[in-house]
Amino acid sequence: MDQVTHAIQDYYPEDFAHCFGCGRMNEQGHQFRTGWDGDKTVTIYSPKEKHKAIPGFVYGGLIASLVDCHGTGSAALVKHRDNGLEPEDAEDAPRFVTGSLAVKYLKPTPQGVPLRAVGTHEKTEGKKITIKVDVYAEDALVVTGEVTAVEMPDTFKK
Ligand SMILES: CCCCCCCC(=O)SCCNC(=O)CCNC(=O)[C@H](O)C(C)(C)COP(=O)(O)OP(=O)(O)OC[C@H]1O[C@@H](n2cnc3c(N)ncnc32)[C@H](O)[C@@H]1OP(=O)(O)O
Repeated sequence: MDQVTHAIQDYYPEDFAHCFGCGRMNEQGHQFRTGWDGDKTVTIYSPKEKHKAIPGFVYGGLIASLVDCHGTGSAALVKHRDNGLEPEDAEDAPRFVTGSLAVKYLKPTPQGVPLRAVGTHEKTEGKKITIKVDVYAEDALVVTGEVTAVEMPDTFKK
């Protein structure tokens, strides 16, 4: 799988499509897109030259953003599938925000190759969904993370 076909972010209502990480309407943002790959979730992103920490290596904050939005997007996919729906089945996708985010940097992440964030649904507890995230640069596991995503409360609506 080289790219995500049906991304959950393609189905967030416009008011919720401006996230710097994953908002499809934020032209300045990363526009991460997250979809299913079997029972795993996947986001593929190629860091730009400007996303460097040290020449040749990717900035860790960018990777944390990838883990973050991959986690919230994955939680939305899980909730949707629990309701019997795939992203393309409905105009309005569930929405989650980050409750907590943990990132562990195992190896320097090389620039110039696509990154693949792979998510595993760990547990659902009420409004909370926890996703384990593994980030690969080609075949190398470079970062692991965990996101606890919480269903977006009404306080996020303006
Ligand atoms: C759709 C496009 C959006 C894309 C988003 C991309 C990712 C983001 O950048 S989101 C922005 C960053 N995140 C935020 O700003 C979130 C700020 N925090 C909040 O709004 C709230 O604290 C929020 C929503 C996490 C929880 O609020 P609320 O629902 O009122 O809490 P509450 O009802 O007390 O708790 C719900 C459950 O979540 C748990 N919980 C609350 N906060 C956390 C947390 N930080 N970590 C883990 N669990 C938590 C509670 O323990 C509770 O669990 P249980 O149901 O088992 O008792």
